[in-house]
Amino acid sequence: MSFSVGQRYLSTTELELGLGIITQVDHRMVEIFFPAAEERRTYASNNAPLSRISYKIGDVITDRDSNEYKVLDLTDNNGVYIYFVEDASGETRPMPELEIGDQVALNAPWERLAAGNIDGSQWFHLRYRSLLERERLEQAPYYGLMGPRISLTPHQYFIANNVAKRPAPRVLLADEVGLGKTIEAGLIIHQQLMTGRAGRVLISVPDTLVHQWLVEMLRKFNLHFSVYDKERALEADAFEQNQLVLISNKLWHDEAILESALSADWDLMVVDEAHHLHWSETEVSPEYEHVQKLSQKSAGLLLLTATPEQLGLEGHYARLHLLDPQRFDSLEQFKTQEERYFEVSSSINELIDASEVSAESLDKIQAMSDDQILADLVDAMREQQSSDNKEKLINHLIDHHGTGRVLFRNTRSAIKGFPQRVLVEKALEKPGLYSTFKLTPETELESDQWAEIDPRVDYLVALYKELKDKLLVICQNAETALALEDHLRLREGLKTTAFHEGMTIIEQDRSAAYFADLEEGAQLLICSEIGSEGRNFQFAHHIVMFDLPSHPDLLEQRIGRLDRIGQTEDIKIHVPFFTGTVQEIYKRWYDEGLSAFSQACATGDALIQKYQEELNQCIISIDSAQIDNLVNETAKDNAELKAKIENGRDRLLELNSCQPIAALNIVHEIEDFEFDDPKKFMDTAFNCFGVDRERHSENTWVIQAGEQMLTDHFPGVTDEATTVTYDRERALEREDFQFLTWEHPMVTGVMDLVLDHHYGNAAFTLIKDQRLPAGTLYIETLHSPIVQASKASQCYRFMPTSVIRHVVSHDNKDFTQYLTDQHIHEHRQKISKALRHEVIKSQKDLIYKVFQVAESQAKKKLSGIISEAQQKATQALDLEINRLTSLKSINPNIRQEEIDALATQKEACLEAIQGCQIKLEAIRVIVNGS
Ligand SMILES: Nc1ncnc2c1ncn2[C@@H]1O[C@H](COP(=O)(O)OP(=O)(O)OP(=O)(O)O)[C@@H](O)[C@H]1O
Repeated sequence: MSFSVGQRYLSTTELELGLGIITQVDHRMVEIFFPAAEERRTYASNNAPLSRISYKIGDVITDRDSNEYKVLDLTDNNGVYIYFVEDASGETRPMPELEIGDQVALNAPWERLAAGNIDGSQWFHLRYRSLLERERLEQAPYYGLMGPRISLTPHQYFIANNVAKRPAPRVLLADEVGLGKTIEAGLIIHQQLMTGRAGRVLISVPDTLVHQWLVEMLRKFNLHFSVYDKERALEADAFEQNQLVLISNKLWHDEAILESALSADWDLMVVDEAHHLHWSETEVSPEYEHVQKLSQKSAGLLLLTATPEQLGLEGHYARLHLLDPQRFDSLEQFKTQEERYFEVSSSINELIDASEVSAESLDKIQAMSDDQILADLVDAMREQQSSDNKEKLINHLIDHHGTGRVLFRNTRSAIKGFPQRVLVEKALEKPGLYSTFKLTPETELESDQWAEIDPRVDYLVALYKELKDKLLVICQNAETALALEDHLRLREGLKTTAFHEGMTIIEQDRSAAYFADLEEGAQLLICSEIGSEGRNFQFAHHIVMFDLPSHPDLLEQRIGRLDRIGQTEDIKIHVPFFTGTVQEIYKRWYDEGLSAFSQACATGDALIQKYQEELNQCIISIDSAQIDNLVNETAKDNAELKAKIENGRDRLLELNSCQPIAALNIVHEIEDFEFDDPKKFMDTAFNCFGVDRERHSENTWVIQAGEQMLTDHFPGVTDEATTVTYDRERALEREDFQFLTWEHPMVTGVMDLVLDHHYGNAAFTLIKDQRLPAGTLYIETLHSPIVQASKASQCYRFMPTSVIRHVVSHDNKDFTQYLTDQHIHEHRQKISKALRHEVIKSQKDLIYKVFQVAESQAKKKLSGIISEAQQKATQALDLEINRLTSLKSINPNIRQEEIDALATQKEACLEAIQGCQIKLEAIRVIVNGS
């Protein structure tokens, strides 16, 4: 190396020093000053670890004030370069290399290679896999739905896939109690966040469910929500501080908090237990008003309720109005539409079920609307009742039918495979001090008094001892729950815990967790009515109604704590009651009148409204003939109403909520995708970065930061051991293990870590391949087409590729097909660092020349990539826009904003794709040594 004062060099051993200037040279020594680090080094001139930095024509260089210049030419002035440069305004001037900024971009592949700062093969391989896997993931049809730790339950995936594809979805998730609305919401949130469609999410739930949501979002979806209590919510700009916020809906009563949340923008708002949002034409609850205001500030809205219609058509309408105020803007109109649909429902059922549809039914279906497509499809059916024609007509009706696109409801009867519910009743004699007309007679006495005399207490103790199994006890009042728990724990020595509104949220959660602990936990949990909503207690198989609720929907909610996904046994519903009292009347009315213990009850609200008066009279008279009559009448009405509901069953809604074959296909495709799990990829990353890995059990490993960790920022790895598994079943059994899928933040984090930094972007590999001439050199390049667009524009879906690979030999021949990544991997040889450096140094000019050839080949592909991507984007988005536009002309359920959002997305995509550039991602020198 011939040194001259004023030349610029990098230290190949201390790259962090920046670009140095030679300050002294003699025949043995060279001194160099690094201005960025204010450090000085002296080296023997024949062995200095220095790499000369020179720029080529066309390169962009930066001066000390960060101004950028393009190199037009360069001359050598006694060993020191004078660059001839052009600035942003087009002015040109000479620029001695001394003026170049001291901080150089050391991460660019070519600069790193030229500076001799090179990585081994495994790093290049990791980078290449990161590019390929990121592309595979982002283009997967179910991107965003594959990572969560949940079992692949078809009806949930059907809904999530349908909803998550929409920009800013606004829907009502109304599956029956315990079928997984929270899970469906979680899937939608996860997908919207991963695809960049949403960034800011607000979840509003009842107080008692805050912790459960927090844990479900974290454990199942890897989503870290910030829980806002009153104090936090009142901080200045509280809602701007976090992207994912979980809050109790009772805090909206505080005006300052509501205002603060309203001053922020939200992409998606989720409201659980939305049946609490009471609305009628004459009275609007504050809860409804709060959500209405917030929902106007959020682009997307998910409302969750298990009882959308049972609580009255008005309430149902009001919730639909929140979702789409323009479409559902008149209760009267809504009622008329519902009635009209009811009239035609039996014809639709016939279309779906019968092998031959009657002419009369086809007429009725055609008369549903004056939509020409519908008329054509019905005509086609009249001509030929083929399965193809039938399917087209049904699909058209699903797309066009009233609430189809905004409402999703799965029922146990449609999904099947749920355990049985078994009533175990126990008649008891009423204590003399109790009145006959109260469902909760104990509330009239002092707590220490009633617990001593109430036979339900002894009954409970006996049941506890007999079953030796978990028992969930629910009663209406917090005072009853508290006194009962005190008594059973302190006087009877039972292992119990309580859950009621008198406890703080933390105490409630602790109590629920104590009950959930299968080894050490409480055998008995006593809840007031607040425990009957939303909570997951399906690990228990016995529920005791210490008293009965006064509304059948509450009974359904109570049973729903056990009768939910994950329940493995039949559910025993224990009902103690005092004979000759209101308790017996309700027990009989629920059981014999509504069959509400044995089946999910959809008729409860209608029938209690009809029979409340008679029930009250029976309670006063306690006349057995009158009670028999009430029960029989109710049972008859119930059967009729059920038949009517069955006839008027919204089969289109059912098909909209789950089409079994399509749902199974989604699940199978996800299974196929995850068949190739990220284990191999992560093993390479663990090896490269120095993460320790030890086998735990089948498909499960314990990982931990190794002593030689290359970075402090390896995602999810700390000094504490973490157990990871790649197996979904195992992850479902053990929520304390991390479930590593391609969507897990650790895996996507590794891809980001590698691709956002220099790791593996300049590499050297020695191979031994006897079919190639010995000593030949090849340059491998990886380029990617880069579009500058937000993730939300979804441009990445349309790019034909994310990596362009070329391998060019020293004599400019294309070896891409022969020297594949796999081939190189299999033929690689060990080589010392010193030798690698020597080859790079001595062959720099040749390497540069071949690199230029590879680069120009990559660049030639740019115009093809742009036109292919634009074509793909236009085709896909036009299809969607046209579909929605044509639907909108006949179905007012389609929101104009959805169409506008797609049109904006298309425009943004096409523009971004037009500006696509080719970026060098990595370069590797390959030498065949054999
Ligand atoms: N696909 C799934 N994988 C694993 N667990 C699931 C799945 N679906 C539901 N569960 C579990 O089943 C239970 C019921 O689900 P979830 O809470 O989502 O139902 P829900 O319809 O919201 O209930 P509720 O009507 O009571 O609010 C929960 O414990 C949930 O974690």
